[in-house]
Amino acid sequence: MKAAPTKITFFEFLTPFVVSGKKTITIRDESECHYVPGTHVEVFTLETDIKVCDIEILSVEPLQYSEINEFHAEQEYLPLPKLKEIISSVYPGTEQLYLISYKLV
Ligand SMILES: CC(=O)Nc1ccn([C@@H]2O[C@H](CO)[C@@H](O)[C@H]2O)c(=O)n1
Repeated sequence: MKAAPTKITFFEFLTPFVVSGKKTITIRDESECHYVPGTHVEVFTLETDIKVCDIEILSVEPLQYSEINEFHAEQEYLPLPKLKEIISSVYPGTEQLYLISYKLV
């Protein structure tokens, strides 16, 4: 069995929202769905690989791209059109995504 991942990266412009507790979910593809609830994960900026905080994974659940709604946008601390734009540019053509929720530790 593979060990649970202990690192996650976010676009640098989003990390202040993670650190301040305003952003409490992230939506990723299958390659990043192996985080384990209850484990602690280190958060780094994607562009500069700087550690910003630690989070505890609360849940990981499948989510279709077409199901993404205002409720998710609120928890992402992003306007819904912006959220969908970012996701479709990072994961073009991917319908099957995963909703990862977390809290600061
Ligand atoms: C390597 C890699 O894929 N990095 C990613 C992927 C996604 N995201 C953000 O997560 C939320 C849902 O996708 C949105 O807020 C995205 O901007 C991110 O910060 N960094």
